[in-house]
Amino acid sequence: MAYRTINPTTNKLVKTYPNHTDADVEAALDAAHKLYKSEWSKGPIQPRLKVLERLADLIDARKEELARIATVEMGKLISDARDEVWIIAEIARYYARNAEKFLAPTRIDSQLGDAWVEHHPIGVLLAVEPWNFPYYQLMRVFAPALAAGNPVVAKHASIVPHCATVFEELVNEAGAPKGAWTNLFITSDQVANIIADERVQGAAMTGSEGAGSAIAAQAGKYLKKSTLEMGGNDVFVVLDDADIDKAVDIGVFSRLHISGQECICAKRFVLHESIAETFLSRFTTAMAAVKIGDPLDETTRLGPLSSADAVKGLSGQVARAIEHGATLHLGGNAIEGEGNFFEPTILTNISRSNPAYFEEFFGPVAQVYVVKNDDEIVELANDSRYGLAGAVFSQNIERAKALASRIATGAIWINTFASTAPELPFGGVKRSGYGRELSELGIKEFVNQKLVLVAKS
Ligand SMILES: NC(=O)C1=CN([C@@H]2O[C@H](COP(=O)(O)OP(=O)(O)OC[C@H]3O[C@@H](n4cnc5c(N)ncnc54)[C@H](OP(=O)(O)O)[C@@H]3O)[C@@H](O)[C@H]2O)C=CC1
Ligand SMILES: CCCCCC(=O)O
Repeated sequence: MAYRTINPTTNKLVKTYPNHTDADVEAALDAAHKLYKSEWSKGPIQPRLKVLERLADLIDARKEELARIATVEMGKLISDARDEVWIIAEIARYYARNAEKFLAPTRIDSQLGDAWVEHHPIGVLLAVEPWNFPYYQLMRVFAPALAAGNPVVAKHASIVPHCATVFEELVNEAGAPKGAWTNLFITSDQVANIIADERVQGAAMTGSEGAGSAIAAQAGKYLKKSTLEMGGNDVFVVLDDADIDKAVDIGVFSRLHISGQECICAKRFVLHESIAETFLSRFTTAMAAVKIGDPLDETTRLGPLSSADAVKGLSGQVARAIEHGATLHLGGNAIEGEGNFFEPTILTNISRSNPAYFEEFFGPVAQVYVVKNDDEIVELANDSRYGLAGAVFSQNIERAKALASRIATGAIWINTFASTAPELPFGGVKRSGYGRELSELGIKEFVNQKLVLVAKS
């Protein structure tokens, strides 16, 4: 796989990056493993946390530059790119200020004696990450790993090599020692070999089911712990007592965020029958009105998809959905001309026999379903191979909370869109993956939670 920057707004090649060789991989693993065996990883946490604080400051200082690099490389709106740069600094600071507390020994009341759980690093980790949040996906792994003392070798998506390169530069400038984070432009086969390597103790992956399955299978074969965050087909539930205008505004924002290339954005709009017509009418008007164009233009609301292949794939998905009986309520086409643009699209009348019913549309394509009651909402929401997140809109909070507990996902957001924050666990169930990133849960995914017990004398 070639590592290239191709600007999605123009489809023009900006730069090609050379792949790393097997010798480069060996050097990276050697440096990472030596670091793991050193006082840096096993000793006091504070020197590691100081690196995270410095990293956050460096990120803040280069915010505009970093944001522009992401927009040019994968097409997200410049405002969204600034948000991403902001949150990766927040993640670094969050673990800098909380990791020592999270990793402190946890005492256990036991009749057998004085007992506690210690938290120790386990060794070199592999991160395999996607392009849609090209910095966030890296920091989500790096910050807790560094705090815990686990060195990381990372394979980023092949369409965001500039983001990968500048992230590693920032980490090194912040004072992280050689081996703490090593970016590798490598192939899938080299990834498999890294997972098999005795020095590697875990793998964190975000991306597609196909990649996740391949990585998890290899990790399983070599008995390495893994975490996976993959696709989602999140419901956006609008109940009969919801604030319709608020739900429309947030629904459009969520479906079109990152041009719809976000696993936790709204995908399946599940409307109570009593408000369905009103919501759909206002939603359609709002989707049709968004300004499509250059993501560097501050007034643009929908930028390009990440690649020409992404447009081709989405076009095929929409066409198949219609062939199998879906109604094309809005849009449905790639936009002719320069760049990877796709119209805001709404599909209705999607039967369970339509392949679209079970598919994630990774683009500005909303599926709309109409239901009669809360039980039908739960049945529809859970009739999915995914279980990442979802949103419920109602002015009856107790009703919304009851629905949230019944919907089988890793998260439910009530009266707002699904998002992320350093203190909130992120992850899903079923084919959306397993394990959690961020929060106290995230930093404990790749530590040895070791029991120590002193017997009663
Ligand atoms: N959960 C999330 O945040 C995201 C989920 N996705 C899901 O993935 C789908 C496709 O997006 P896409 O970017 O193609 O995702 P991929 O899963 O193809 O890419 C994610 C990462 O995995 C790598 N990869 C792919 N196949 C393998 C393999 N067999 N072994 C090791 N590494 C591999 C990719 O490398 P390379 O780039 O070189 O192929 C990339 O670094 C989307 O439709 C969406 O469902 C995508 C982005 C984010
Ligand atoms: C808001 C951050 C989300 C990152 C992972 C995803 O695409 O869902």
